[in-house]
Amino acid sequence: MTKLRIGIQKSGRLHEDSMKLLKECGIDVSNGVNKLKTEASNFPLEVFFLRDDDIPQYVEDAVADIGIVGENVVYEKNKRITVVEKLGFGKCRLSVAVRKGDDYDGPAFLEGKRIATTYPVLVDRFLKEHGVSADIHEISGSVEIAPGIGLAEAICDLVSSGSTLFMNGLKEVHPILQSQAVLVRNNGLDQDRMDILHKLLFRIQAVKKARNNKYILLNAPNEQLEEIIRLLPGMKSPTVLPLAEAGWSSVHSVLSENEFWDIIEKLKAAGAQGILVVPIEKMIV
Ligand SMILES: Nc1ncnc2c1ncn2[C@@H]1O[C@H](COP(=O)(O)OP(=O)(O)OP(=O)(O)O)[C@@H](O)[C@H]1O
Ligand SMILES: O=P(O)(O)OC[C@H]1O[C@H](OP(=O)(O)OP(=O)(O)O)[C@H](O)[C@@H]1O
Ligand SMILES: [Mg+2]
Repeated sequence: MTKLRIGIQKSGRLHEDSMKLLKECGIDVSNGVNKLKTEASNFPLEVFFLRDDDIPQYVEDAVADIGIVGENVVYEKNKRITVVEKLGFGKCRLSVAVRKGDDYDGPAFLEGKRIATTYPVLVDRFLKEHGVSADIHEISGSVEIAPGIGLAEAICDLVSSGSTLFMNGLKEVHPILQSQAVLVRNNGLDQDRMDILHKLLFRIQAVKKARNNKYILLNAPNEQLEEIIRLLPGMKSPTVLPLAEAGWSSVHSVLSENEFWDIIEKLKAAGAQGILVVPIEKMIV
């Protein structure tokens, strides 16, 4: 029987969220200590635990059929693979940073300077786009230390909270790429593997939608129902059920995370009471 082979990060920032996603898709993957390869017990999936930097190459070479990796790595490695789905975790940005006291006034500041980075391809593209010529110094980690030890005047590295930059006396001056974890695939998958990928994608999309939405229940006086229903999107339209107490109804609906607080405030103002918010496990539309 054909199995789809997926490459995920062995350890590091993406490992846990990648495993959690598979689990929420109902796929059982055991992750034994030092085990580099394992099989799902209830889905045609073989899992390889890899260094994240190697995943694009393995997927291009069809050593793995699909992989989970950051967009930053996908675009740096520039392999012939296809991004099929954004996964909503591992969110960060690739940014240029300089010493806290420097007067950065745009990319021209970098002219003739040394920039330490793990992302030479993306930095080179950024410099070319801005017509700047600088010396890219490629290092494989601890990039933020470079200005402090006289290795470079600027760096380009991943940032999320900014605390690593802060702790090293640096400031972020120019984001060059927004990134999150994505699912990538080999460009020449056969039909059997495509079919398994589509099954997996169907589950991933249901998990993603559920994560982005909440189920809400509230009580409303009937005279306010019309206004309250107007505020609620719902999957089709809100469910309205009569309460035992005359003149009141229970209203059920689904709200997306981004508009959630905004709508809750309006619902309260419109007379909604006893608002309950419940996480959704899977959402299939
Ligand atoms: N601070 C951060 N916040 C959110 N996501 C991040 C952060 N840093 C990195 N990432 C994302 O997680 C990915 C893996 O980061 P990690 O630091 O674990 O990589 P690594 O040290 O290269 O690991 P490996 O040992 O697999 O080569 C990055 O490529 C990026 O997409
Ligand atoms: O803006 P922040 O929240 O401080 O995050 C940024 C840091 O996170 C990543 O490193 P990580 O901690 O994964 O360690 P690594 O250098 O071992 O990859 C990245 O390389 C930065 O150094
Ligand atoms: Mg790596």
